[in-house]
Amino acid sequence: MKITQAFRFEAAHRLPNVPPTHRCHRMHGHSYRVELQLQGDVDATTGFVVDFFEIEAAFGGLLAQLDHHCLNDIEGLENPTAENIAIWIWQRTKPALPQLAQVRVFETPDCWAEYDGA
Ligand SMILES: Nc1nc2c(c(=O)[nH]1)N=C([C@H](O)[C@H](O)COP(=O)(O)OP(=O)(O)OP(=O)(O)O)CN2
Ligand SMILES: [Zn+2]
Repeated sequence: MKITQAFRFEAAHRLPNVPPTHRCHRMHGHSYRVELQLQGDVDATTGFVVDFFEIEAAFGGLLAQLDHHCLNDIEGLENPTAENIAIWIWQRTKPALPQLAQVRVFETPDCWAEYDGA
């Protein structure tokens, strides 16, 4: 069984490694959406794979680090592409949520990166 919980955060960023002529070289912002997908068996008693409240609690601290911040200032996010944000979230969330199967980071409704550890 797979379950997914979505979160949103607002943040500024610039992409330092694209050419200066690329518009994303300049500071700008996005309304990001993060989807955490977990996979596992449904517990016979609770009916849960993992309680959504538990996911929220596990991710809340990271969300606070991201929300209304400049992503470039965050350690490990000096080049804050959607891809790198997805990896950053995975590495910091997987230890607390071993059933984590995929992280999706949407920069816009049409553009996203997904990471499953590989
Ligand atoms: N593979 C990636 N490509 C790009 C990334 C990324 O993270 N991974 N990021 C960007 C910029 O962050 C850029 O800001 C993307 O958003 P935006 O300019 O808003 O792109 P849109 O196509 O949605 O803009 P429109 O105004 O709707 O045309 C670039 N590439
Ligand atoms: Zn951007």
